[in-house]
Amino acid sequence: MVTKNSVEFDPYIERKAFDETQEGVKGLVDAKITEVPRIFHVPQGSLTDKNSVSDLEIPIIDFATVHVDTASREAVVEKVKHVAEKWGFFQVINHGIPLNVLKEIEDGGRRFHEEDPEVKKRYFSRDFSMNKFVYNSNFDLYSASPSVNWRDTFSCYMAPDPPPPEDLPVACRDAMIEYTKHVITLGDLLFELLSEALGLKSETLKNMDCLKSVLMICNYYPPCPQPDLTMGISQHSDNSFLTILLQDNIGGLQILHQDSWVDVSPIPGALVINMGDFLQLITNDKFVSANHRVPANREGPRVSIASFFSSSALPSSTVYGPMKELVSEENPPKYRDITIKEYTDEYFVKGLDGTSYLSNIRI
Ligand SMILES: O=C(O)CCC(=O)C(=O)O
Ligand SMILES: [Fe+2]
Repeated sequence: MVTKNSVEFDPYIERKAFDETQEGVKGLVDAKITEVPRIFHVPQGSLTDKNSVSDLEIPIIDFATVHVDTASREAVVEKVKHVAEKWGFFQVINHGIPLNVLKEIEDGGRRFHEEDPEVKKRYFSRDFSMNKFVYNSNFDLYSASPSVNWRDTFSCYMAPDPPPPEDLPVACRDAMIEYTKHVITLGDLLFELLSEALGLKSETLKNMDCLKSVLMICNYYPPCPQPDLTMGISQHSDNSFLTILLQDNIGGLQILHQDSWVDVSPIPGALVINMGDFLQLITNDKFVSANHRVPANREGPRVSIASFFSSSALPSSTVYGPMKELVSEENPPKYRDITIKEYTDEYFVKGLDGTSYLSNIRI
């Protein structure tokens, strides 16, 4: 039981009541609320660091020359190595995904979230198994997360076994299928470059099934009447090997770099790439999975599409630990072995509470 403003309230009951509307944050905004309900309030003081935004920009890498010749590819690999080690994030331009494909998925994602609530409710669920299109608000609503985020989401595993097309909503069906094909092609190239950046054969990460599974999620951040009280998405690192993120032109994504928040300014046509926790784990901390967040904003709705390379829903007993090629007597393994399923189950229980689950498996 938490006491606030002298009124006792049970966050579980209020979270459940919100959940049962099945209309998400968009439902609150459509009902023209002017005050953010208290389940969304971040603990007092936790947003006071909102101003410590650095004037740095995250690196931009141009992939235009990656297939030209060996020297050009090596130059790109050098840049990828630098950002994977020092930032964990970069923006990529000339990545090969046509602009119209990006526009279609962004529009399709927005269209779904702006459908009649009765249409969306057909997809409302918290069952994240394979082959299923799921719409809800806050995957970690019933976790230990300190507050609820100002955001609705839909998600679907699009590889290796996508659902039958007729199970996807008409609003975004074709766009999801088309975008996934391109995301896998770009993911293939990224895992090759990252393997080369580790000084290993191009196929190494793919041979470890890093590319095997794609979870596509679409975040929808409605405009927020009191942005100083809540977050769009709380500070977290991603539960994936790698994430390819498409954001619209509103902006708001920030990454934690050298203890300051750095804005990831939208660049039309660019994609944001970030290393996830599993990549940090298997590279024994050589590559970093950086913390990031999206503050709430009066402006909106903001839409982002995140494609997570992560195989957590596959029944797999494969254990992941620091790669043998990357450890030595001087550089011993920093993590114990773990299955992706075990990691993900714990990530869900914990919720987005600002800490990384990696610290729990550190040796
Ligand atoms: O909306 C964004 O820009 C970031 C979303 C994100 O970090 C996530 O879905 O994991
Ligand atoms: Fe994320």
